[in-house]
Amino acid sequence: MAQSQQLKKDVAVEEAYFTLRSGNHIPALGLGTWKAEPNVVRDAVYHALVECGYKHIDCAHIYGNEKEVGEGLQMAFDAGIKREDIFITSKLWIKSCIPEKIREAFDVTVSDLGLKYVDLYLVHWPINLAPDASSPPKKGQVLPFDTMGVWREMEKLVEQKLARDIGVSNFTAKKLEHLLSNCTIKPSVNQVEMHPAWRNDNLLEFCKKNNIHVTAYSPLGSSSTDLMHAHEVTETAEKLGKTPGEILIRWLIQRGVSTIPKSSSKERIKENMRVFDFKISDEDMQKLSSISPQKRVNPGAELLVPEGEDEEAILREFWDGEI
Ligand SMILES: NC(=O)C1=CN([C@@H]2O[C@H](COP(=O)(O)OP(=O)(O)OC[C@H]3O[C@@H](n4cnc5c(N)ncnc54)[C@H](OP(=O)(O)O)[C@@H]3O)[C@@H](O)[C@H]2O)C=CC1
Ligand SMILES: O=C1CO[C@H](CO)[C@@H](O)[C@@H]1O
Repeated sequence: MAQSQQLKKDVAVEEAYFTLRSGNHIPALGLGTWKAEPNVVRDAVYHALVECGYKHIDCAHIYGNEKEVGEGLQMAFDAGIKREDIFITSKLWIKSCIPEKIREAFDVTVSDLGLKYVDLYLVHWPINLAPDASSPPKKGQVLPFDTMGVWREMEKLVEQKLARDIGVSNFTAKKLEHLLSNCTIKPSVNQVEMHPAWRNDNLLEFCKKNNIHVTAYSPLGSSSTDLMHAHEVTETAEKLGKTPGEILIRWLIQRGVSTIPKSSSKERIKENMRVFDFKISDEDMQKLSSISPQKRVNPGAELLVPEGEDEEAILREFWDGEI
């Protein structure tokens, strides 16, 4: 507790949260948990919340570690962290993306996390796969996605006070337009890939215009790229006396985007929080934004493209042409 109060004094608190359309606040920085081994994620969650002042943990059923995230949360509560002071996101996996399965999937997630409610529940992908679908799926295993049927069930979670906000992930502007024109409760958040090597400018502009907050996933380029070694990043880091990771996270926050870097290392979890005590100049923001080529890390191909089908055509259709 003492440590998080200390942190509040040290950082620009007004920058540490963004306001959602619901009036609730989402922390600008959270801890990602994809690929965090179950036995490691428990300590990572505890360390982030109790020792580093994180307020947001990003989870998903498909990450296979929500029980252990829940154990880390319980350890943090035992150490004095209050449930109402933190923000927990989880996501509905694609194989449960049919209306009659959603409540059951949600119940498994909150039970695994040991919570009564989540702050944000997201539709993980606008895709529906048969429960027995292989990866990549075979013909017939990619089922039509019933956007409004799924969303109506998501809205019920807000009405029943089980989710404080609902949102989507991996939605394009076209898919959001359809949702916005037919829904009762508008999505608060779209969680998408974003970093200087995939700026996602058009989607960000669309979301800002429509008051949908963007959370960036894979902010450091995920575990499979060299983004942290791009000269635009290393030169800016050197100039500002910061690490490449801090620069990449700060670049997002200055665009009005929250983010959820994943780390299982105590040092790097702490390092990734040191983003509220400096500013990147407009000139350096532009330099970072000039990285090329622009390329997604996570095309979602394995989820979408049945074996033997034209991957590029399917991806172009899915991503409104931007791949
Ligand atoms: N909605 C969606 O479809 C998706 C959501 N996500 C969410 O976003 C989160 C973040 O994205 P993710 O793809 O994991 O990738 P990130 O961009 O967060 O990169 C994570 C990698 O960077 C390393 N790392 C972390 N901090 C530093 C640092 N300061 N310096 C050097 N290396 C560092 C990590 O290793 P180490 O652990 O050893 O530090 C790990 O290998 C996910 O964990 C998940 O919660 C991700 C993908 C898709
Ligand atoms: O969040 C994500 C990480 O894990 C999933 C697969 O296992 C991805 O599909 C997804 O985008």
